[in-house]
Amino acid sequence: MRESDYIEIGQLKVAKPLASLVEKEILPGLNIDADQVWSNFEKILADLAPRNKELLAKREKLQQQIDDYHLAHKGADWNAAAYKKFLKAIGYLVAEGADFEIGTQNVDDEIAKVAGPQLVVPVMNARFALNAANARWGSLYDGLYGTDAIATEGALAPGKAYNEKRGAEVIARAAAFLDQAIPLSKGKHADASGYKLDGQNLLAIIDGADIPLKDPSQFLGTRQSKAGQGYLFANNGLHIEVVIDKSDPIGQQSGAGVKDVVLEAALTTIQDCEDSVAAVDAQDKAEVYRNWLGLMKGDLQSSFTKNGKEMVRSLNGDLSFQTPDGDNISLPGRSLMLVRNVGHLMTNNAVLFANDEEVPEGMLDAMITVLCALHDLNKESGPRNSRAGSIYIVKPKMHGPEEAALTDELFDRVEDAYGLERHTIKVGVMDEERRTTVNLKECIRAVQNRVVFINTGFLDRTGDEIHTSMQAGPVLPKGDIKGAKWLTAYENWNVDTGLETGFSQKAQIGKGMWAMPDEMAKMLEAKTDHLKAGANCAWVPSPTAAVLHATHYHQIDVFSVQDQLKSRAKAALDDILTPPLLGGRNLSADEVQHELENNAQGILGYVVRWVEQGVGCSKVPDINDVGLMEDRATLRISAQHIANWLLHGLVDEDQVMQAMKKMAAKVDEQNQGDPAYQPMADNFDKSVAFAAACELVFEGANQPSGYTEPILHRRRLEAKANA
Ligand SMILES: CC(=O)SCCNC(=O)CCNC(=O)[C@H](O)C(C)(C)COP(=O)(O)OP(=O)(O)OC[C@H]1O[C@@H](n2cnc3c(N)ncnc32)[C@H](O)[C@@H]1OP(=O)(O)O
Ligand SMILES: O=CC(=O)O
Ligand SMILES: [Mg+2]
Repeated sequence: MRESDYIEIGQLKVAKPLASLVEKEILPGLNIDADQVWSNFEKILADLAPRNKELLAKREKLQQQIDDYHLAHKGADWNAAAYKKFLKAIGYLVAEGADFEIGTQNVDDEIAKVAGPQLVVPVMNARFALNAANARWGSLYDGLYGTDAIATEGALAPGKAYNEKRGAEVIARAAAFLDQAIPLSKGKHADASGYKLDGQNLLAIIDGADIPLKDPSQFLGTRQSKAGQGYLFANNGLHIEVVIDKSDPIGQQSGAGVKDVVLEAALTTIQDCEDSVAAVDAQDKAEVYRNWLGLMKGDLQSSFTKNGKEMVRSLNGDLSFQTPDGDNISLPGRSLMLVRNVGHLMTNNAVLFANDEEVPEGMLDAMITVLCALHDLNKESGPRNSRAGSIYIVKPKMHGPEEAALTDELFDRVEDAYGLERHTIKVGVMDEERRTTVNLKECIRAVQNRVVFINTGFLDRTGDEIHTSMQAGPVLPKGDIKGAKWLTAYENWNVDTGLETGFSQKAQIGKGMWAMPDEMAKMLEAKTDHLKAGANCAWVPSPTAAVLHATHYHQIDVFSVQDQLKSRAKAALDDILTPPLLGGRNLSADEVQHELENNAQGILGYVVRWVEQGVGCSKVPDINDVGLMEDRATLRISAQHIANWLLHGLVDEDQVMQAMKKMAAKVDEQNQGDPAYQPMADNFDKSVAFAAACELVFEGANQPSGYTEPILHRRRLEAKANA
């Protein structure tokens, strides 16, 4: 950026789009002036930016020591005891202190007391971000009808017009769900010819008999809405609305006239400024912050055309029901929102400090996303994000307790800057770097009075697993890395540590993303495992996935699972520390080529949209044509994987380049319908996207912790400049 793109405020240079956003859009309505923001930020930077740098240098130093260790032990049998001793000696593994329990206060029930799906969404995309905020409630009928949760072939195939057979299957499945979540004392919901109120009780009418619920207290109230007559129930703290309309064509398909079963779905949503977002400069950052501001003020809107229709999307209001006694029940219409800031690594030219250095982007995120959230904190009427008066920030990619302590101090300082009570800002800790996993208890201690979640971000964690042990040998194929013992041990260790430090009913123990957005049948089958493993929330990629995943929390009472897990033996650190190496296993040339091409396809399919169109999260078909959610973390895995096989000679540079070129042609084909797309295959020398993808692979072993963002950011800036 040029000198003229900034305005000087004290010792800072603030890019004009950001300075204007703060002054003209964020600050009005807050009792804070721009000088308070920037002068405090200047002091925070002076005190904390040098520490940030030192900690990044420490990452590099430790990685170098680990690389040297593996090089010195090349060919030797794996010696877990010696390795652990070494990690302690270099300060990678720190000593565990005395037992403690977290002391976080003022946490909303959606986080502490009720278990449910957690949706993640790129906040830079207002249309999606609004949709996510509104995904607190979703139609089970739509979730079943519109996905492969019900067979998509044969008689039940959706087809172009409404398929009554599919509809009947949806209605039967939803009724079976009600039998499980709110069972009748006798008979089945599917056999009900109607529902009626009798005093405090909701009765189903079956064969002329009045049948109460098995547990009548599950019925809470009613409402009359545009959709029909709503009956409200609760199970495991989650709400269900059964909507009756016997005049509706869908309602007429069931005896009781059930037009829909609406579930409380995305209980919480992470509005993401990080891995699902491509924000590389002041303009982009302003866009990100503006959307978050709109969510916190409650006035964000997005206009778009869908199926030929102009639409305006805004935030839903609260829902209102009446108890049989006539009292009002108000339920949030919006998901409780957290905001994921970026980690400690990247800098951004949206603000320059000291000798025109770019500011640490995570510090800017903390300063501005909290400022935006003050609008919610100060609200005196209307829907609020946090009724408990907290601001929720998710902090990704921290390496170990010192980095967690830096976050804690940064949040202290931001609180002081804005006159907030200590620990108003809460933190969700992504357990997604190996040094955080193995020192998790000490990481939690560092943020013990503000921590509201620990989440196994297994995607970044897999990337870090490969990078940390880069020199130890070639890793297993990607699919098998998931099956290796480190991963189960890491997942269990996270739960064990959370329970040990008192998370149950105080904070979330979260599990990772379902990365196959179209494979809902598989998700319905597999994602109960997260609850059985003790997680009181798990990530989903879309509102529809949130609705379907919500059914799992009706099947399993996670808090009693957690009670049972408290007494098991803690997962083994030695297992976590065992790298997922090929060892003596030989792969055929075909297996190697298949793995290489699959990785290359994923990398190119994602990177081309990131670099040239600024799309941070995409669905990209893998080599078997399964659409995968790709973000920077999945990119990190694929790039590190090829880099690892290159380093250890399983593939050579020519072979990798050929695979990249072959897959670039395939990705071009896949994107043929996109008018904004610029093909790579006839343009290898000039395509910035192709160059970025190659750089990620060929320079992958040298990237800090194997991260993709330094290359992505640089190449995106280049593509923007070219455009
Ligand atoms: C490792 C990690 O860090 S994981 C965390 C980061 N990942 C994420 O945030 C995933 C976010 N998800 C997404 O971006 C998308 O679901 C994708 C890219 C994975 C798949 O997208 P597609 O299936 O191609 O969605 P598509 O573009 O067809 O949109 C379908 C509809 O779903 C909605 N939608 C899709 N994902 C989301 C979401 N996460 N939140 C809200 N709405 C969503 C869109 O708004 C759209 O509805 P609309 O037309 O009414 O606005
Ligand atoms: O952020 C999530 C992850 O899996 O990485
Ligand atoms: Mg991650």
